[in-house]
Amino acid sequence: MNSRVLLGVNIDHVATLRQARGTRYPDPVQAALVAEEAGADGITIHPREDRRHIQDRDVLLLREVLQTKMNLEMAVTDAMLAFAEQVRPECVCLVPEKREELTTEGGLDVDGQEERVARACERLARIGAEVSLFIDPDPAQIDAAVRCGAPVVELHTGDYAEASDPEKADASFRVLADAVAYARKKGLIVNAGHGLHYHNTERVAAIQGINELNIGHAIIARAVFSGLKDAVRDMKAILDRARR
Ligand SMILES: CC(=O)[C@@H](O)[C@H](O)COP(=O)(O)O
Ligand SMILES: NCC(=O)COP(=O)(O)O
Repeated sequence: MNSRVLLGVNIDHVATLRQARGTRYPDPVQAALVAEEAGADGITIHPREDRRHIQDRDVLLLREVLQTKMNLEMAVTDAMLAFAEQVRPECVCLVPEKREELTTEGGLDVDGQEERVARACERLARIGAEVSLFIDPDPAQIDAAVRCGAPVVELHTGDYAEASDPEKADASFRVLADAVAYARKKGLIVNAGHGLHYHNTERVAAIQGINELNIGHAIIARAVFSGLKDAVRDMKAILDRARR
């Protein structure tokens, strides 16, 4: 376990901007290289089944050029599993996906589809990918992740990040911190992410046992004004400060 918290930069929304106009720019591949140069520990991409942002071409090119690691987020479908077998990323994060959602609304229900998720974990382990399951901070889901043989969980921080008032944020934070401790006790590597930004991340990064945070929308949004290098560096500084 690292004493510092690793930063995975999600570059989906560089592709969102490109797809909005059907242009060749901005290129998420270029964004990934800039993010790595600024200190990102890994690059996260989520080729959704509707390919609304990240395209297959992005994934294949990134596989060639990334110097850190690729964290491929994907739905648990045969088509995506076959794609992962072609790409062979260092890390795969299995996520739930709904066509009509704006972004990932909750964690994967591992408990409710254990056999299917366990089979996917096995298949991905065979290509040497480190598999993580994107789940709600819920002990029942953590237990199910252990039974599926996933070495890593990524806890969905949406409830905390999107809480409508400080009391609700505090309550969600406690649920999150308890889930981190529980998952660590079960021997899992614990990552977290979703909806984290420059004002709510330090507290999460300070939770002992967190290995990595995956952050996208806030970093890409800040990059519009500050440039991507500074946006990544500013987020890394928050993560480092949390563990001092
Ligand atoms: C799984 C997750 O939390 C994020 O990677 C994000 O939800 C991906 O989807 P979008 O980038 O389309 O929001
Ligand atoms: N897995 C979470 C992620 O990659 C980042 O999500 P967001 O910061 O774009 O909400």
